[in-house]
Amino acid sequence: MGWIRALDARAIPDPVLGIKVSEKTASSRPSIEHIEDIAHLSLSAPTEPTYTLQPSTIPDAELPLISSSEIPELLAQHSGPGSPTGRTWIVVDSVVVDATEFLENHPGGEDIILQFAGRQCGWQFWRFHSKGIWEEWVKGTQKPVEEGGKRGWRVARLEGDAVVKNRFPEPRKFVGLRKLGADWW
Ligand code: HEM
Repeated sequence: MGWIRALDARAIPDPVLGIKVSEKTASSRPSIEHIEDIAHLSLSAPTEPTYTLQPSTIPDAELPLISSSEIPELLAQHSGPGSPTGRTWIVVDSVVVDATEFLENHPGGEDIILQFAGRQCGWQFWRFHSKGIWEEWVKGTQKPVEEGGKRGWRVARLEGDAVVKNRFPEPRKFVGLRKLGADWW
């Protein structure tokens, strides 16, 4: 058939690679139609997910997840005023908190939070705050801000068994119980 011969003689443009391939090479591909199907797709890298402040109605367990492979870079990017984003994230156990807009209002002062910028501060946080402070000041109140409620500062939680290690070991709480026997703890 005349039109097949004409095709043989031509180089067929490859829409994906942007090069010309002979029909022999092209015929080893699934089909020309298939190649044309994907030619319109974007081949650029997927955009980075962004993490934003979450409403107080979302339980800690249902926050957006950050994987163990993502977390080091995200913390480096959000490690205080001198970091690429200029934002201050802290990690309280497995919850990532963006303290940026709360810093200047913190009753304990902003420096103490800045010391933990981009870092784990689980046990240190619980030394100074009760669960009630978590609910009201970190999660935020159910009452909307416009009606005098408090907004929350959580952005995400660590996925699965991902961990951000604390740089400081937690001192034992029950100092003095040693006399009860070494098996006590
Ligand atoms: C966004 C995160 C945080 C929030 C929302 C927050 C909130 C608060 C609140 C509401 C108080 C007053 C508590 C009271 O009067 O009983 C407080 C005090 C305090 N916070 Fe935080 N805090 C945060 C992070 C931190 C961190 C990371 C540390 C460092 C370990 C810290 C250390 C303190 C200290 C030392 C006080 C003063 C305690 C006192 O006067 O007895 N806070 N914080």
